[in-house]
Amino acid sequence: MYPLPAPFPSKNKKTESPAVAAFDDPAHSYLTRTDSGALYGNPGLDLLLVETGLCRAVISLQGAQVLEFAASGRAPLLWLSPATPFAAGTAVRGGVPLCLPWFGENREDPSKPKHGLVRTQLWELADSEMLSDGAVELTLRFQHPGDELFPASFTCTLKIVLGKSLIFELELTNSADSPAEYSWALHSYFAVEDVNAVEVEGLDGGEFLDKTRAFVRDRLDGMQTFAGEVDRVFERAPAHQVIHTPNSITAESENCHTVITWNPGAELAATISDIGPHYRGFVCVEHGNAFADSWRLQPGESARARLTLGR
Ligand SMILES: O=P(O)(O)OC[C@H]1O[C@@H](O)[C@H](O)[C@@H](O)[C@@H]1O
Repeated sequence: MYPLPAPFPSKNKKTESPAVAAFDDPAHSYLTRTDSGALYGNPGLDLLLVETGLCRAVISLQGAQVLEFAASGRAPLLWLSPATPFAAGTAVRGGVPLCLPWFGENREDPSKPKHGLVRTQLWELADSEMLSDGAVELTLRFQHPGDELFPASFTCTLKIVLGKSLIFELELTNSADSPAEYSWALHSYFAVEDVNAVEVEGLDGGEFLDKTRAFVRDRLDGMQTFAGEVDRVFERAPAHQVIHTPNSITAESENCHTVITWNPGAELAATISDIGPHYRGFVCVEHGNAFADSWRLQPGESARARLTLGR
């Protein structure tokens, strides 16, 4: 495992109060509790709406999943499926789901849900505050007690900083009394004009595992492009990528060593009910630690990572 960075420094806090007050206190007028019925005409999930001079964002308490983010005067950063059902317990297609404590298929038991368990669980809003630069920081927390799906108990805290850019700070603590392995990814669905014209810079020369070819190991020369289905896992990947599309997108990570590039392409998308013909409108460039980069944590040990996304 890679050496852990120090805990992320706390920023200058302008206002701070318990999250429960956030919805009544005029000092927290930037934060509104709403639901998927009000915003998308499809009830089922509790949502948070953040509106400031810097940005507008929608966050689902299920999965601590950012569904929408747009910095003021900028194009929306994320793609959200127009066909996602917003049903409790069902993964929402789009935004930035967090896949954890395992990424992709569970390698010990493929009958377990894909991409772990936290994306379909309700998280707690532990804190909300406005920072001195006008960004809003939400702290969301999830505690897993340990069960048949994943025996080790763990605590997961995701700070989401909503300003000119979108920042995630993840802290994961193994609260079990034995070591446990965790793999995870922030599975960003970026809004693009046409996936067939997208080029991802920052993976040139990298080795990848190709999921479309039984995980054969290959090497990328040049930009990552998306002509048809692409499903690749880059281990030990660089920390910086640029997604070239009109209004290009940048991703900068700290202690995220795995990058996954995914788009199903027309044929596979036609078999996925909440994608279908909409596959052209997004590209997934996911950041986390999976496969060889997975985190093995001792009892009581914590690991941290950060991801900054913007246009
Ligand atoms: O449909 P899901 O479970 O959200 O997964 C979507 C895709 O997520 C990607 O991260 C995987 O590499 C793909 O293999 C997978 O199909």
